[in-house]
Amino acid sequence: MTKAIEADPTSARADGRRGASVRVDGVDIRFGSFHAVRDISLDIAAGEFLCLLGPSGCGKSTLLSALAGFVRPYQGSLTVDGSPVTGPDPDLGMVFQSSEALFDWLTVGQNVAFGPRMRGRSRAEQSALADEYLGLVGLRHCAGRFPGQLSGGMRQRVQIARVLANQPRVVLMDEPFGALDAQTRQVMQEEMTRIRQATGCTVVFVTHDIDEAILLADRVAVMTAGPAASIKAVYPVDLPGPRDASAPEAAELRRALRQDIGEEVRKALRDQGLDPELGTDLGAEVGTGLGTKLGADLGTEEDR
Ligand SMILES: Nc1ncnc2c1ncn2[C@@H]1O[C@H](COP(=O)(O)OP(=O)(O)OP(=O)(O)O)[C@@H](O)[C@H]1O
Repeated sequence: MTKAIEADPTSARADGRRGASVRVDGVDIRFGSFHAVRDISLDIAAGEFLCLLGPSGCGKSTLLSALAGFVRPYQGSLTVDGSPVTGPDPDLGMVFQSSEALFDWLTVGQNVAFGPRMRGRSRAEQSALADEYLGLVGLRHCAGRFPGQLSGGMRQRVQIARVLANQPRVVLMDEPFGALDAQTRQVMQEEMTRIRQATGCTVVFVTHDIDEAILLADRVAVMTAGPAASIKAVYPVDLPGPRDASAPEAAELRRALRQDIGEEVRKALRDQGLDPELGTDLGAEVGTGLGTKLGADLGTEEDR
């Protein structure tokens, strides 16, 4: 059951910074002879929150990695405020599903101050930034602890604070709450809305969870099954806050997303020579991960 999110009344881009616009134009990505994504074009406005949904293995992370400058497109262009993405850049912050990216031998405060330190900021600035962003994720009191002394949800918050301390204009999030238990995930979703509003960053957020996309996104882009995955549809999420993905106003969008994803999961299953009916209630057990969380989201035939 999804809980409503309370919008932060003091939101309005508190630190005065703005996100950057992102343009994905005719992007093709290949790994050797494998064609991962094909002809993807997306215009993401400055400060927008775009969720990428799609069957497991379709290429969501690949597209995100290209946006982060980790993967170079075979064809097409990626630009941020009109400048081409040529490699990793502190303006493009990446949050991964696993918080293993944290440095276990550094304290939480040192982890968050790491980016500013690498960029030559003074000790006072490092500490002010760590304090500010740990405060934003509600972990100022944990600055002196080590990551191993925190829960999974707290570590994920530290990861978010560490990315935000670089003051990126675009935050790329690859299933950041996917490894968390349902309750922590819900809290993190609420936090995310507040953090996004406080920073004004543009966010591109990969998820398997339709309800999560409805709760968080300004728009949801659905990808087709791979290989050579493309964009199947883009939906605006025109719902008032506080949002509740199970509310009647969200029903039509939820149904459309489930139908789109269902079609793509079943197509992927067929392409693998598996029974497409597995994509209904057995999706969660599909060994290839085609269903995973989507399997649960797809529900039964009666739901559709
Ligand atoms: N470095 C690589 N070399 C070869 N193939 C790759 C590489 N990275 C990804 N792929 C392939 O590209 C396709 C897309 O992978 P990707 O991880 O982007 O999918 P995804 O939609 O993010 O999956 P999931 O939802 O399961 O995380 C997959 O078939 C994957 O095996």
